[in-house]
Amino acid sequence: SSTQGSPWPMPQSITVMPVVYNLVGESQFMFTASKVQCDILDSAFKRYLGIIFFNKPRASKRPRHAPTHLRFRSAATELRGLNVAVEQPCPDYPQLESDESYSLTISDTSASLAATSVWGALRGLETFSQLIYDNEDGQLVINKTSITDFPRFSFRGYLVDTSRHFLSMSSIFKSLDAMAYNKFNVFHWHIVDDQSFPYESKAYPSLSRMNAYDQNHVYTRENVKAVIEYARLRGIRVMPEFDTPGHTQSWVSIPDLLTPCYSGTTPTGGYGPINPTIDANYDFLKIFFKEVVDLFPDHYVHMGGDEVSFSCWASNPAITDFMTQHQYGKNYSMLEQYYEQRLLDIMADLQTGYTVWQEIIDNQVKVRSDTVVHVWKGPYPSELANVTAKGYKTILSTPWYLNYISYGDDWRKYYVVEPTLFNGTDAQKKLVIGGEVCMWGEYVDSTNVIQRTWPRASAVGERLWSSVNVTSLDDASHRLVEQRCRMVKRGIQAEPIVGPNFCPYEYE
Ligand SMILES: CC(=O)N[C@H]1NC[C@H](CO)[C@H](O)[C@@H]1O
Repeated sequence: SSTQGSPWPMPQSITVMPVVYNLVGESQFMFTASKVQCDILDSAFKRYLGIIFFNKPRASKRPRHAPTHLRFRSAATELRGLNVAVEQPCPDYPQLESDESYSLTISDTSASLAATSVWGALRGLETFSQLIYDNEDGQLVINKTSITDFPRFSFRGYLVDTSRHFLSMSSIFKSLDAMAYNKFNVFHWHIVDDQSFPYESKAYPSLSRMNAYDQNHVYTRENVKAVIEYARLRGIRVMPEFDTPGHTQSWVSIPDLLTPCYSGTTPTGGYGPINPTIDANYDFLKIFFKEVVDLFPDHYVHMGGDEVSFSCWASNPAITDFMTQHQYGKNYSMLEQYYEQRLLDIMADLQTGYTVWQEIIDNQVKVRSDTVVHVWKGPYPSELANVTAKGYKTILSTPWYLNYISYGDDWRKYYVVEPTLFNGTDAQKKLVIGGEVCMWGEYVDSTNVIQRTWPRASAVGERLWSSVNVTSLDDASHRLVEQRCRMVKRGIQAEPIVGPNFCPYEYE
């Protein structure tokens, strides 16, 4: 079909010629690194050999029809390999500023991929693997092609929530594979929340021992390191989120950390957000987040800050005294600001960047200038204008809460979002560094996280990578069917979009 071998997301510039080359067999095909070499590139070569030459039996059991016409088979040029030239030495980890650009040329004299950094080489290898398709005879082929490519946005994220429901390690690895196939580059791990605390803290083992669902539903330090390494090899950053002061019911094993709620002068037995009036709590947070910063190599930690309910704070007599002493009156946003400033000062002392949900800015909390603000609620054009007017780097999630499901091809509404469509200067629009798909876990666990995310999230992947001019839903729909079947063939249970369509290779 016309879209065979067309890459997703659409490269910035691509020219495909009507000249087809056959690929030599797996035992002969060679990836070669002509400049910088490193473990990231070596493991990518192995991985993509497996992806390119992995052939499941085609769905149809029927014998293949002989070609309707004897194909004139010129002595087709055979593609024997791909040379990869990376300029810069491989860094240990990807970061926000990483260069992901690359150029790819497939011609009858050579096939070469050039990139400044290994991260660009990874993006180019994914594109290269997508150019390859098999013709009726099952022969792997690729067209004469030249591509120059780079991402429009540098932050292309995907959030999973392992607290509302636990996600198995294999579903996390599969999610990272699917991200790489769609050029996402930030895995936002919303690892704990009210419902459970599956993160194993060395300094405070009571947290997971008391509040993981059970001891099988825990991410040990080894598990966390395995996720970080798996992501690194695919050029994906892992940004952990420890959301406070709200969304902390599962932190209850730390004495006096949470606010005891009262009814009149009687404690109800329930707890509210972290109690900002107890100094020892900041000692805890300092030790806890030092451990986090040491374990997660990314410069940014997501500090949360969303949905802080004031009612429990307002019911607590000690907090009422604190408010009086500090002349806050009944303005609990001031108490939230007091907490956030002390927390973010701890992070600043750890030389760590931080991302916060938009309420921190909405509530006028003073934060570092390099804070990344995460817009997730309310009308987003006005919120983007408001946050970027204050000079903060900003990521957009509001229209991309894919955990909300509905009947129909909702990928289309995700696809047409334009993140820079708001009233602001060019400088403000440049502060929108990208966006993030959210897959919250209230109704999601290992059984459905893949199907519910893909290929709907692929629509966001193209919006965040491709040129602003790539907007045709009709063109995208054909290519998305192919991208979805590509994922199915690679073992990702991506659900179908409305037909008529089918995948040459069924999942099972
Ligand atoms: C920032 C944010 O989104 N906070 C909460 N909002 C609703 C979500 C489900 O759609 C989750 O419950 C999430 O914890």
